[in-house]
Amino acid sequence: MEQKLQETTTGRQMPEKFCKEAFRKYTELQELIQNTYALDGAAITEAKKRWDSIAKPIGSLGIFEDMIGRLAGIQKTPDILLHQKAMVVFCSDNGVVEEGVTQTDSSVTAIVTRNIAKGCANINHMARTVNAQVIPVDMGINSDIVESEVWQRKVSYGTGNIAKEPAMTSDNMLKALQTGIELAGELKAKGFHILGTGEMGIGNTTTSSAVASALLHLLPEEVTGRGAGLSDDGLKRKIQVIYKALEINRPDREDPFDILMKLGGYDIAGMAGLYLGGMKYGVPVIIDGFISSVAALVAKRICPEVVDFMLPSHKSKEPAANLILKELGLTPVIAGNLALGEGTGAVMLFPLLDMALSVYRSSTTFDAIQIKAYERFELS
Ligand SMILES: Cc1cc2ncn([C@H]3O[C@H](COP(=O)(O)O)[C@@H](O)[C@H]3O)c2cc1C
Ligand SMILES: O=C(O)c1cccnc1
Repeated sequence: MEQKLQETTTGRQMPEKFCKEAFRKYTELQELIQNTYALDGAAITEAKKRWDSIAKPIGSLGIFEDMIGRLAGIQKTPDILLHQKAMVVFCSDNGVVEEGVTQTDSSVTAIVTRNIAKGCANINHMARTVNAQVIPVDMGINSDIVESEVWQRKVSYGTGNIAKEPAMTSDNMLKALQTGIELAGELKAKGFHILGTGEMGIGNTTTSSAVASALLHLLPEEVTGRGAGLSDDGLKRKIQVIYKALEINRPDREDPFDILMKLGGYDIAGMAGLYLGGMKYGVPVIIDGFISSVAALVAKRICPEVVDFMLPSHKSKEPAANLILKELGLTPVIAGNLALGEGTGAVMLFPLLDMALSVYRSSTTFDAIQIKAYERFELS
């Protein structure tokens, strides 16, 4: 099932089949893949100068100084704005749940999505403390969600059971990816300065582990954890199901589209699209936990430079969390052993960024307080 790859105008390799009719319908995605994107180097230099003028040891806010610099590069200005924040929670069902890989059944996806709409899920409580808006998006819940607070972007009623068939058709995979890209554009137009990713989809640690196994060429047992909670027997069954999914679907391990289509979910595809859209529209996107970082890796395999437009937040409790972040080349700042999802780790980065930004914006510079530094060393 090896696919032929075709060169795009940027020299990026794209599977031949996606250069044909099916792909051409998705003009935003097509356009994105054919362009290249870069951070604004002048804005980053200006941000670094600003950090170095502040009365503190040079580089002493560590990774946060880099993050603020990166935000300047993404927003293309050293005058970074972060006050309009949104958590985009991609909600979708996964056919693989029928294999007994989860602690609860699929109905919990819709229940929690409705709670997010009502403002009473875990993510809402946390987001409220930092004034971030929570936007639940129905990407593929297997029932109708009528609450008006939920953005309707349903691709289909759930995905196929990956232990028996591909998760989705190539058309639906492309639709879900493009939906994420479009959401980044819509949210930027609504005035949001920064986005965080979240997801709600019972069974999505199984799909994420399957995608991670294929992308990283690792055995299922190396990338599979207990998700929302599984016994030892449950974990063994989950690993066997992922073996079966890889065997049945035989994804082309060099082709992120093929892996996403056969083993992923609409939540993973939507998040991958949001990262790509963040790059296209110049909006920073925060990665949440394992599921969200697997989506980030899919996006990276589609467009490597997308990583410059993402910010890591935490290292999840799932066993492959670190491996994925390493592969992305990103260092998480929160080591909380979280295993919740919904974007609950990503939202924690908002107040940390606000604090760093308050120092960055302060007028307490070396000049202002008349400190004469004999030597200015960068902390190493
Ligand atoms: C009540 C409840 C609320 C949740 N909120 C997020 N998740 C998290 O758990 C799910 C992934 O774990 P698994 O693959 O084991 O199903 C996702 O929906 C994730 O967001 C939840 C899970 C449950 C049970
Ligand atoms: O790290 C995650 O994304 C995660 C882990 C367990 C359950 N839900 C999400």
